[in-house]
Amino acid sequence: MITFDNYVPSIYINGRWKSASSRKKTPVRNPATWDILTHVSYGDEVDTKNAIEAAGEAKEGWASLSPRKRSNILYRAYQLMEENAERIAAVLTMEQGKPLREAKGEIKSAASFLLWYAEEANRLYGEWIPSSIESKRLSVIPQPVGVVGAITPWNFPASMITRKVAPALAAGCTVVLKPASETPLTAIEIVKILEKAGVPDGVVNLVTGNSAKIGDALLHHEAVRLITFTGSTEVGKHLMRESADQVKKLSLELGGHAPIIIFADADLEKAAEMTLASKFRNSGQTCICANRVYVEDKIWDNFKKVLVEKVEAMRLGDGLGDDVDMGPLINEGATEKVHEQVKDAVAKGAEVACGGNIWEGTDKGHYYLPTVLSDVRNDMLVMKEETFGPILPLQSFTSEEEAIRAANDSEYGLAAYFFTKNLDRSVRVAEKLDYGIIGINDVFPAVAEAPFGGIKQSGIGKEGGHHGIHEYVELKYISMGIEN
Ligand SMILES: NC(=O)C1=CN([C@@H]2O[C@H](COP(=O)(O)OP(=O)(O)OC[C@H]3O[C@@H](n4cnc5c(N)ncnc54)[C@H](OP(=O)(O)O)[C@@H]3O)[C@@H](O)[C@H]2O)C=CC1
Ligand SMILES: O=C(O)[C@H](O)CS(=O)(=O)O
Repeated sequence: MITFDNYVPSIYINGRWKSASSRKKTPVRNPATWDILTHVSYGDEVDTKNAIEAAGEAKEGWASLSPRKRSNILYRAYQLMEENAERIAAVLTMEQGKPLREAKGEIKSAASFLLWYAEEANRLYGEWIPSSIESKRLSVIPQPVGVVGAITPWNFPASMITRKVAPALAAGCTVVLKPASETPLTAIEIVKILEKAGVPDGVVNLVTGNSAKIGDALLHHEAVRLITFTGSTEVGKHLMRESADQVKKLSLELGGHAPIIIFADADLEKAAEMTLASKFRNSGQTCICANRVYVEDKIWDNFKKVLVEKVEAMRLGDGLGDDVDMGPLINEGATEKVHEQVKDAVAKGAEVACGGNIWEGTDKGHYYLPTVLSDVRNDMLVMKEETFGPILPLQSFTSEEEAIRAANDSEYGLAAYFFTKNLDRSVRVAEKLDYGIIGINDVFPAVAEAPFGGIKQSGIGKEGGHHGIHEYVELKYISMGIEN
């Protein structure tokens, strides 16, 4: 069992751990029990300005290191994360709530981004362009954007950090990181690993606290040239608006509302199992989880029966417990929002096939029963607004065209999935779905080696793959006149 002192300094600037300049502190709670785990520093614009200045001073030295030297430090960080995975996973579960098994999986995923960008650091190539003019030589060199402001959410408090910090460091940038208020302890663990791996003072800085004040300081300081953000579309739009003043680069991973289409020729058992896994991972608090299921009418009764039986067998509890399939939601507001969507759907005629209420199995923490709704209509909130909770609405369809039209009827465009064994259909449907990420007979697309990101109101830019490092560089074109 991991215990914490009553207060943990959580601001890290220029290689030193410190308290907020205001001396303010804020509690960190365990969502499974709502008990206070510890208190951390509650920073603001003063701390952020100091962090940005430290990052600015460290920028030249870090960028001038050979990529191999930056790569070695990232690789050491990868090794340290693997060696400390058990501890970090337990800390993550204690402050975020997901079952320990999922937390361990997240740490492996987080470590894989450190490994992948340790490798990519050595492959950030430029270009030599054949000139149409004999007296010229043309080249393009990638250069780091400089100081990066990184803002991350609470639902994947480890992998959302390394998905940004790893490519930033690989490209030669320096970072000011602001994690979510609910999950600062995981961020502290990751920054301590980077410190131990040999990241020089000022290259990575951590500021916890008042998100609006920290955010505004990042948005309005000239030295910050890129804001990379993962979180809600609402906050993403705020950052877009405020970044315009200084024309900052943006990388935005925002909300989603993923459809899953189950065709009659699918492997029914596998489709039901994966639909459940996608929906109820992290209690449904993921941006790429299934938010609505479209089932071909020929298999409607059978699929619904198989799915509901599996959902009803799920075990809820504290994520540190054994044999827990689903933990709590992040806070009371989350359960209230989820319950509002269920009440709205039922009021408009939906049937609750299972779940449909707050879990009464405990009087501590905030849990919601895994819920399946049927007879849903498109005017229900659950079919339009991101749920970010364990609610799964089912709707039937007759034709492939009808399913694609329904699936595309969303302002979001992050991830979409479908199950079929038909190869021709796989190509047709994948090409017609308006989403940045498509899963065919697969609902776990996020890997370090592939570009993750949405279109429409789900964001801008990619994280992961060789594409992901390009968010952190500027391409400089050099035109050189020569005497032939
Ligand atoms: N596309 C993707 O990959 C992902 C998208 N998401 C989306 O994020 C949402 C859930 O995460 P959640 O944390 O609630 O999202 P929020 O957008 O509320 O918060 C995300 C981060 O932004 C910070 N923040 C909030 N307001 C401001 C502000 N005015 N200026 C600067 N920073 C700010 C938060 O700080 P604080 O905690 O202090 O409020 C937090 O660190 C869902 O919509 C989900 O879809 C989540 C994960 C991945
Ligand atoms: O949903 C999220 O917040 C994460 O992006 C999910 S995943 O990419 O880690 O699977």
